[in-house]
Amino acid sequence: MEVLMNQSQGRLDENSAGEEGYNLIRQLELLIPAVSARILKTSTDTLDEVIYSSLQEIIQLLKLSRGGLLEVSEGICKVKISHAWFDVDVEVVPNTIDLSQLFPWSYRQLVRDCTTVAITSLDSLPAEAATDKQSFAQMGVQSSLTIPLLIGHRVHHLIVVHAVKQQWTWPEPLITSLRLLGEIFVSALDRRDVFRSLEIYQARLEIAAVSAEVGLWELDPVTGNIWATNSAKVLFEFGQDEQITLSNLLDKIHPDDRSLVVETVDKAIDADTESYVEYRLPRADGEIRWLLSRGRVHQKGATASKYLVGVTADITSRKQMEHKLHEQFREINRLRELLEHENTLLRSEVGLNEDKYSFLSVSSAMQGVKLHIEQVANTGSTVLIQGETGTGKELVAQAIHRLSDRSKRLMVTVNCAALPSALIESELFGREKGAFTGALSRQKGRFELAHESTLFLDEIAEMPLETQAKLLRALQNGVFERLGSPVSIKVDVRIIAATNRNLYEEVEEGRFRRDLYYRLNIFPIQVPPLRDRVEDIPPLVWKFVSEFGQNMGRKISRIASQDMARLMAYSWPGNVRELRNVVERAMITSQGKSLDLTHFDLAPPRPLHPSIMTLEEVECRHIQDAIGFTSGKIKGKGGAAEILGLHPSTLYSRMRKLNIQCNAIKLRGDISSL
Ligand SMILES: Nc1ncnc2c1ncn2[C@@H]1O[C@H](COP(=O)(O)OP(=O)(O)OP(=O)(O)O)[C@@H](O)[C@H]1O
Repeated sequence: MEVLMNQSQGRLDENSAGEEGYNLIRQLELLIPAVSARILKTSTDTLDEVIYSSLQEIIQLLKLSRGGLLEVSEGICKVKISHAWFDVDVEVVPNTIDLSQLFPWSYRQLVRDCTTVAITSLDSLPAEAATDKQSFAQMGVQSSLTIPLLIGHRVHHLIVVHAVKQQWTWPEPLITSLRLLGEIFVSALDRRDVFRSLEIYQARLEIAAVSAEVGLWELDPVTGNIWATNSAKVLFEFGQDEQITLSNLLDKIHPDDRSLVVETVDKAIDADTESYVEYRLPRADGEIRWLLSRGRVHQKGATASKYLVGVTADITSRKQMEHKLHEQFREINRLRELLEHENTLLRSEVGLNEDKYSFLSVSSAMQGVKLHIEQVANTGSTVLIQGETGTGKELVAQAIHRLSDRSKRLMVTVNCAALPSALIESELFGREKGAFTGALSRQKGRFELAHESTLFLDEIAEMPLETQAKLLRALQNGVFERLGSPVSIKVDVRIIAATNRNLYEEVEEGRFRRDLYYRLNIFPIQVPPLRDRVEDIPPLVWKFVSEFGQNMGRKISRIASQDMARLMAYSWPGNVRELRNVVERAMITSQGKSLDLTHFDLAPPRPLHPSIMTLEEVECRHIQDAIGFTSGKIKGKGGAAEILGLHPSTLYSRMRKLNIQCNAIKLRGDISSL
């Protein structure tokens, strides 16, 4: 840096001033370590005072009138007086000076060229410094020394001293010492700026951390010391004045999570990766808080050791929410499984229901059944349907349900014979999870599923006695408990029971509870066997032919009259179900448009009931069988009258008396003869 020196005149010139000047310069040099020590010792708050008093000391030592530090901002021509000292009788200068306006020549030397401007006499200033000269003169300056103080390549401050009362010369050692002192001031001011910026930065971080409800920390893995913000200390359950170390922090962490935390820290430091760990921290009051710490490895300088810097947040409510969600998901899954199970049950009911055909009957015997169905349907009363197997008891139950005000909901069926006795109770009343070995989930029983609907208990005679007791209670009080649960469940269920056994005999034999029998037998319906309603056979046969024809893509339009007669004459121990099966088999084997029944060995009518019938019943059955055998032909050769050895008119009158309506006969067109 070039120093502009005007001609020497002042006392400080060592050559001209001799010993006194030399001593002053020596004293100034000695002041450097003293000022330096003072500044090192001072805090950021008292730095200004120290600079001010040091300036005063320097100016007074040199017996000058005025001096100070001017702050130069980048790109701005105005300079600000940051620290100044004025002798009592010297004019004070304003706080900010537009250097480029008042001292354009000096400004160029100082700020642009970074050159010291030392003026001993204003007259020595060059012509281009006319404005500067004028400004100096206005301020009463006789001699002036201005030294640019740089940080990096930029002029940061200027240190200025003025001689007002007389002219001064500025020897090089003085300039050097003054520059050194100025640099001490400026570097202290710069350090303070950096420190204050850091403080502001830290405060901003702290505010951000507090508003994000996180704590900041820094772990020194070598010493284990942890620097932490106040909010981090709160999270870690430490007092504000307590020193946190990794070891005393680990002591506070839940024992089960300690190794995870240590592993995470070690891994992050070793691999220079980010760390993420969730762990529990039991509080003094016993409450367990969940914390999440996320860190990043940071190295202070290329060779310095690594630090883990990070944030910690309290995630207890998130964890609680997760736990709740997890529980809810489990509950949803459980309910979904339950629903699927219930759906399967209901679908199987629907499936069964869809397989049912419309209730078909033309016989007088079934008219009574229909009447009973109509009577009882809307009452909600318990119905007991009895009849041989395959007579259509389930269809009767369906019809009752369909005609009742419960028809909006599906009828639920339990086949007591199809379920193992060990399971029937849980199927009926449901079970709690773990009610018995293998009960892996909670399950609703069919009683609950049939709420506000109808529960059809098929094959009720097969129900185990223990279950009968529970059923009786459910029927009487409308309440029951799931297996394994003490909680009573109340439902509104209409019961329809069916059996192909003689339930009264079962009671007599001690296989069925008498009290339950009477509770079920409120409205009994007896479905007659098919052999007692032969008139139903032809329409049923045609119905099944059409049904199977559609399914198999076959069209049968003819059934030989003798085949139909054989069907009507057969005793049908399996009733309608058996008839249906026979038709199905015949459909499969038939060629062409005729239903071929020649291969079927339909045995002649035989009594099925071991019970003794009345004479009238025997006579009725015998006449029906004969009519069936002749395919409805009454009179003439091969007619029923001839077979029975009766005059046709006698047969007709017997038929009227016994109320034998022969629809099969109608089908054959013999009605006119009746
Ligand atoms: N009147 C009818 N019209 C049409 N199909 C009938 C009729 N009666 C019974 N069926 C048919 O006969 C078969 C047996 O009927 P259902 O199951 O109702 O008899 P069930 O008396 O309940 O038999 P089980 O005592 O063996 O339970 C079914 O395929 C049914 O569709």
